[in-house]
Amino acid sequence: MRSPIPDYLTEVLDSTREDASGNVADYIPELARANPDVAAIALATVEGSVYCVGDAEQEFSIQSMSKPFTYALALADRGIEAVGERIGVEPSGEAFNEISLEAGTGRPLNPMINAGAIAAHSLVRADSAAERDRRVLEHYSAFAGRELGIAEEVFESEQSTGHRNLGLGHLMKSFGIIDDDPVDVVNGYIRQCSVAVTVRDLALMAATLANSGVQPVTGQRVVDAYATRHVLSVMTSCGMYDAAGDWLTTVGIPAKSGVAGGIIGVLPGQVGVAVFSPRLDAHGNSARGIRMMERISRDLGMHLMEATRPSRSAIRDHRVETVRGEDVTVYELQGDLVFVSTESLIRHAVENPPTTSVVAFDMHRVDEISDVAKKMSAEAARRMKLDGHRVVLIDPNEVLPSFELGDGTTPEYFASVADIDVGR
Ligand SMILES: NC(=O)CC[C@H](N)C(=O)O
Repeated sequence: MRSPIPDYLTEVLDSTREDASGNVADYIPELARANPDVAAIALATVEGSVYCVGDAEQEFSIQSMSKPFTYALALADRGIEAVGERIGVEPSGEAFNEISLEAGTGRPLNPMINAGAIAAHSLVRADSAAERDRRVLEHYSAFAGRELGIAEEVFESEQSTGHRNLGLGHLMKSFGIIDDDPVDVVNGYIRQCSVAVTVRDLALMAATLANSGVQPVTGQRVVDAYATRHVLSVMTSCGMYDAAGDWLTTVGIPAKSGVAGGIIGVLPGQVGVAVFSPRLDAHGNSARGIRMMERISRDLGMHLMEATRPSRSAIRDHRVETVRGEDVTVYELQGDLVFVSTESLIRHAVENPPTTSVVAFDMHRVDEISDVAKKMSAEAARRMKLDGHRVVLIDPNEVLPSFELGDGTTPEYFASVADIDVGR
């Protein structure tokens, strides 16, 4: 059986294809040259499964999606209180590059707009600008789980046109918000924006935040759980700039966009998602990327305000039982079936395919099953049937009554494994 998840993601990609609204960022000349039609989606779970579709090998600059990761490093280096003296946590309601600082103090409103991100970069501990650049890149690499590099053309292009960011740097230096040379700091910030990533890297970086700061594949703790919570809170209220309120109501997950066309989203405890499409809307967020995120959030039941109880693995046991002389594969499920627990169940079944003709899903310990989990398991059951298995449900508590499989048929129900009418 093949997992239905990549097919689903491909369908999301296809269904948003006609959205050609917006324009590629043109204030950074190198970004203006981007092919506007490339598009990709990646999804990484806290258990470390990664699904990528579309132009998933395409590298692009991380841009403002770097901001939460540098902020996390500044928090780790200086502590939440010291960082808070220099950078606020209030949504600005303004564009990402707005020249606005708190009256009197000169403090940037939050670390997700350029001013706050430049200040956060300056708070990364280092003896020299070069060492700071190196530490930032190492830190992002730990989040991604591979060694990342810089898109030098993007860096040079933005450096030669970065007057607005330099202006912010000089202003904050005059207010004492940044201590170091503002030109060095702004160059370092532009360098961090030029780190080259794929949607796969970004999904894993986001999944590390979803996993309380532990990289799901390498197992490395990249940032502590408390700082992660802080970063996610700020992403929720400020990540989408002046569209943050609209984003929170419609998509409802902490997110961050970048002007190269990427958006990352984090569903705490479950998944990190990354989408990529270079055309931007008026806020500087990927127009098609937003459509993709809206679909994914809705379909996968990801909106924070509808989140169910924390999920544990859906599989309690996988065994072969003998019922009146015939072997039956039993997947015993438990808990609430939401996107991530169902993903782990399907992955388990893909990696350990049933070896018997009859396959039973024992639901007697399942509490609730979300709509997305129903759809995913209906499709998985259809594929199992195509592989020649007879799929039956053990559902004595009727958590899944009149369940329709992906092919429109209804599975056979039995009260217990021993009741299955084998040999039919
Ligand atoms: N929103 C963004 O991605 C902006 C990042 C870009 N490097 C800038 O500073 O203008």
